[in-house]
Amino acid sequence: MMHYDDARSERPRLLVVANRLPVSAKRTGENSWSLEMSPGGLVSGLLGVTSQFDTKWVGWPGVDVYNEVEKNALTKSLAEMKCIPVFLNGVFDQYYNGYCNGILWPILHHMGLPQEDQHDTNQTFETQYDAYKKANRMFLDVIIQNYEEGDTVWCHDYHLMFLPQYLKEHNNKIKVGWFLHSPFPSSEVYKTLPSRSELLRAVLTADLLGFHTYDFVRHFLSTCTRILGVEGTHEGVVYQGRVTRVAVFPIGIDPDRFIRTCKLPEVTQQMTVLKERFAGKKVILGVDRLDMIKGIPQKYLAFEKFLEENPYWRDKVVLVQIAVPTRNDVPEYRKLKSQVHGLVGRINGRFGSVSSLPIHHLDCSVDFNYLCALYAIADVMLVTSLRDGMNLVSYEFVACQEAKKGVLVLSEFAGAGQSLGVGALLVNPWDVTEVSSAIKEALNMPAEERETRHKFNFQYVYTHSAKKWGSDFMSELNGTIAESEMQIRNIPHGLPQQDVIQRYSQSNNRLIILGFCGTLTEQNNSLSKEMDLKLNPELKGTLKALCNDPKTTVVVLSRSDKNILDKNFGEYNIWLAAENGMFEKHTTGEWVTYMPQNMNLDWVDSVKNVFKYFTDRTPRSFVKSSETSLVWNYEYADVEFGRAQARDLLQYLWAGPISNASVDVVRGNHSVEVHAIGETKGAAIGRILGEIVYRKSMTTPIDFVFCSGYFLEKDEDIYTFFESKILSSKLSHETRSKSSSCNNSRKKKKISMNVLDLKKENYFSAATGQARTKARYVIDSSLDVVDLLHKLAVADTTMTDSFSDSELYEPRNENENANLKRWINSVRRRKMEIGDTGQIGM
Ligand SMILES: O=P(O)(O)OC[C@H]1O[C@H](O[C@H]2O[C@H](CO)[C@@H](O)[C@H](O)[C@H]2O)[C@H](O)[C@@H](O)[C@@H]1O
Ligand SMILES: O=c1ccn([C@@H]2O[C@H](COP(=O)(O)OP(=O)(O)O)[C@@H](O)[C@H]2O)c(=O)[nH]1
Repeated sequence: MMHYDDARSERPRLLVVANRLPVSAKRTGENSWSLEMSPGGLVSGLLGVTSQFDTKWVGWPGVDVYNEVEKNALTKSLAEMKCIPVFLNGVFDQYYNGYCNGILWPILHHMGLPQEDQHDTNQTFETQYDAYKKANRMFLDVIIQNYEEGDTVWCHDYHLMFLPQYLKEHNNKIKVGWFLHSPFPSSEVYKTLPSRSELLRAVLTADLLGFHTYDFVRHFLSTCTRILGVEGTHEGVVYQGRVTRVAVFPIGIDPDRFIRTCKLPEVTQQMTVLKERFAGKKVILGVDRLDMIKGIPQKYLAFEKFLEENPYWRDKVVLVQIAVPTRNDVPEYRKLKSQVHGLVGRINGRFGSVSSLPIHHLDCSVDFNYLCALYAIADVMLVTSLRDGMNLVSYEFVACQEAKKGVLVLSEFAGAGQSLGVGALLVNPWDVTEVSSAIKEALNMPAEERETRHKFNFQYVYTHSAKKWGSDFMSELNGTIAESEMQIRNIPHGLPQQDVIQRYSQSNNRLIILGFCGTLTEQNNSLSKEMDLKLNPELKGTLKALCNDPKTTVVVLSRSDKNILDKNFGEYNIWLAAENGMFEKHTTGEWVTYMPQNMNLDWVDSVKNVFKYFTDRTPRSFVKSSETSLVWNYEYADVEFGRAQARDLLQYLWAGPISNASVDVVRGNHSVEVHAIGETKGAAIGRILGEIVYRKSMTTPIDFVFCSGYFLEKDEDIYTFFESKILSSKLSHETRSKSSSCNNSRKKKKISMNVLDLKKENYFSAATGQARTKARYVIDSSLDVVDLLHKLAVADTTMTDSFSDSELYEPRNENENANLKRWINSVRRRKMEIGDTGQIGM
């Protein structure tokens, strides 16, 4: 049945992990077992792969075994076949019959969640889901016991969607691939699954994800985009700063095994017997597990219609259907069995006679040789899957038809429909009339056409073998890992928080530059909040403390307009730069504009019209406008529709309103921005800095800079601005006098001091929530920014002072309110309570 090379060789080591082992155990007596080949295409496909690798197979052995002695005996027999059992005692029913085959299987095949037993659905769902996770952990435990460094772990199918995550959590260095043998559904169907996000996140931790067809990949990517909001590209899914590669690997069979088998004397003998048995008749063959996805009732209805409409054929054709028993403990499968039996009875009753029956329905599996004989003598193979990952039966038929060149009638909803579509007659299995006509066409097809069609199919099946599938997947997996190691090397490190705090507390004149949206704003996932941006309330005390520290200057540099910044920061002692620095102020003063006097804003009205047109037609999109820019945002719209609309919108803009205007157009992740040519944050910061130094009459050079935000790529020049200053370590106040376009007529002073005395180790730039950045470091989310600012606000006192309850902080000037005093003191007290760890839970 299987051939394994026992010698430990130089072949790459591979742990294949699938729900099923290639053999299933059947108890034959006390401590004795017989091992039989497991049913299904996954096993057939994988058997064609294993010889290229030093493979061990991890999976369920097909039985529950509780007794330790028996477990050991079975483990030993399986080890001879390089199989390692996972005993799923206690969870198997809820995991396999319940969650895998009662919930996931119908969802993956577009059949929707079961609707019966509505009253206890929650209970059932949760119990099954827990069992599913537990079973995945049981697989993990067995893998850990058998894993050797350098092994590749290839996880298979919907049974094991949590396994990649568990493996990576256990050891991030394990190479993990995951392949889905079933289809992946449209996002509209997948969305109904209660645990939809967790499952997606779990598989995305693998290094490579494989699917049979491009359609399944397309569905998976768009599901990730719609459910997790992550970006799907031709490379894969960008998730948590890394790309999870997603690609198409159509499985195949081992064609030579079928060709060889058809030539065996006992098989040719079986063929002779079968031919005699069906002499004078054409044979239509069906081979399917008795599963609702295989469309067996639809097949029978189409055959019935064919017989109805073609009396000539009634005694000249038989349909032989092998209906392999499967998943008998799932209620839907039992119902299907009786439904199918009812149909067979009706059709045989209508069109049969004493001497012949039109349908030969067998509720059993057949051995491999006999299966090959059946494939070889059939005139037509009828595959009517309503949805099927690949359907290897159609490949196997083609491989066995070298002599006969029979016709394959194949559902367009099977993955094989895409690979064998040229040679097969493709049908929609739901369309009984179409399938009935295809049967007729197949039976009447001239030999020449059969030969041509067969040639196409055979060529495909022969060249796209299981061996190729396995080696393609494995080499892509190795390539992906090498690439992602390079990627990881290029990803900036996480911000070293302790270092920042220490260097901050040791500095004499610090500058903190912060973005607003996505950095200081409250956590926000609603359109209404987006329209009314607010400072994270948790930051209020912290910001006040930082702003009032005489050794610290805080600047908020934002795309937002003056009103928003005024509303949020009016009460702080802070510097504000609105619209990327077009306007600037200290909160105690007035806004100063740096807009060139002759700035042309003629484009604004027509751009507004275009934006309005698209906002009206894109639900949940909106426009934000300021004096020098307009932004169309589709973050809350359907992402794919939003993207498509953004492409159209840009075409409208280029064709009209902005064709000759001096504007920049910036395409963000979920937005299109048009603004007057002018500032980037990097260009603005030099001028703002000059202004600050001048107005604060700074005499001590700035020796610490922390700069962080969720900035557009074009604004990331703010991070590089300071890099160049570190090299020269100088920023003369002349910078300020360069802004000659300023329409503010205040007298400009020249200060000859060096404004910056910034050492490399005292400069911290950190992009929030982006892995690809020009900043030195990355910060996961705005929560981490908040946390750091909290710590900086108390850093001076914790690092340099030793204080006691009696030395509580007093406001530095009378404007500081009682709340601030209370806040600082509470932090200090807390600090004293928790010791010197710097961990302050606010
Ligand atoms: O293990 P079972 O529950 O008895 O089911 C048998 C297998 O059915 C599914 O097979 C799929 O894999 C084939 C090979 O990739 C593919 O051609 C077919 O379209 C699929 O239905 C299931 O995905 C496997 O896990 C099962 O082992
Ligand atoms: O009595 C049988 C009839 C068929 N098969 C095998 O079951 C697999 C069915 O795979 P397919 O991809 O067509 O569908 P699946 O059952 O995996 O959904 C094929 O390799 C068949 O050779 C089997 O093991 N026993």
